[in-house]
Amino acid sequence: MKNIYLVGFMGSGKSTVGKLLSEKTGMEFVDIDQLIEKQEKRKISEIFEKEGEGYFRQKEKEMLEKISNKEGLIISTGGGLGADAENMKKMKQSGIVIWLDASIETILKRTEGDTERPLLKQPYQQLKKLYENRKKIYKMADVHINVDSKSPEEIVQEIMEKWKYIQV
Ligand SMILES: Nc1ncnc2c1ncn2[C@@H]1O[C@H](COP(=O)(O)OP(=O)(O)OP(=O)(O)O)[C@@H](O)[C@H]1O
Ligand SMILES: O=C(O)C1=C[C@@H](O)[C@@H](O)[C@H](O)C1
Ligand SMILES: [Mg+2]
Repeated sequence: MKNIYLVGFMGSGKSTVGKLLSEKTGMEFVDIDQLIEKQEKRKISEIFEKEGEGYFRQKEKEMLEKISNKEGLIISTGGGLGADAENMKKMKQSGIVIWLDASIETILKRTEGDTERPLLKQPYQQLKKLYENRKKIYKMADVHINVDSKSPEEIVQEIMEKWKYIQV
């Protein structure tokens, strides 16, 4: 069975939906952010602070390389991983990529008060630009789900409906 990759902007619900989808399907769940934190024995915020973003992006690529050699996993990615064309190609080759598409308003609401995501610290206009640029790559996903005003349960339901039509 192919892997299922969840991509989308920070706060779109990849980790939340991934866990729930795993419970419903019985497929094993992994979260690339968590795997990197475990490997590095420190939080992503600390990795960004001490090593810089470039180092983290390299760790993401290495982790994706390892994971893409496995099968039948539900994989929640970090917000930036799915916005890289090379990563997108690797994911599409080794599985089905599902884009959780949330509006910037939804993103801001869900991440309000967050201190763990370093890229949320930038001014709104810059964040919006990042959001618009990333969408160009997220759009290459195999499946598109609009997640605004939907509960995690409804989103999982919708994924499982579309599941019938995708080659898993
Ligand atoms: N469908 C939803 N409706 C309401 N709140 C949600 C929904 N999905 C996720 N959330 C909440 O939004 C926040 C961000 O969700 P989550 O951590 O799953 O996002 P993410 O896409 O994994 O983010 P990141 O890219 O930073 O890893 C959490 O507080 C979560 O409980
Ligand atoms: O959108 C991003 O670039 C990020 C999202 C998070 O999942 C983490 O991977 C990290 O905070 C970077
Ligand atoms: Mg996450």
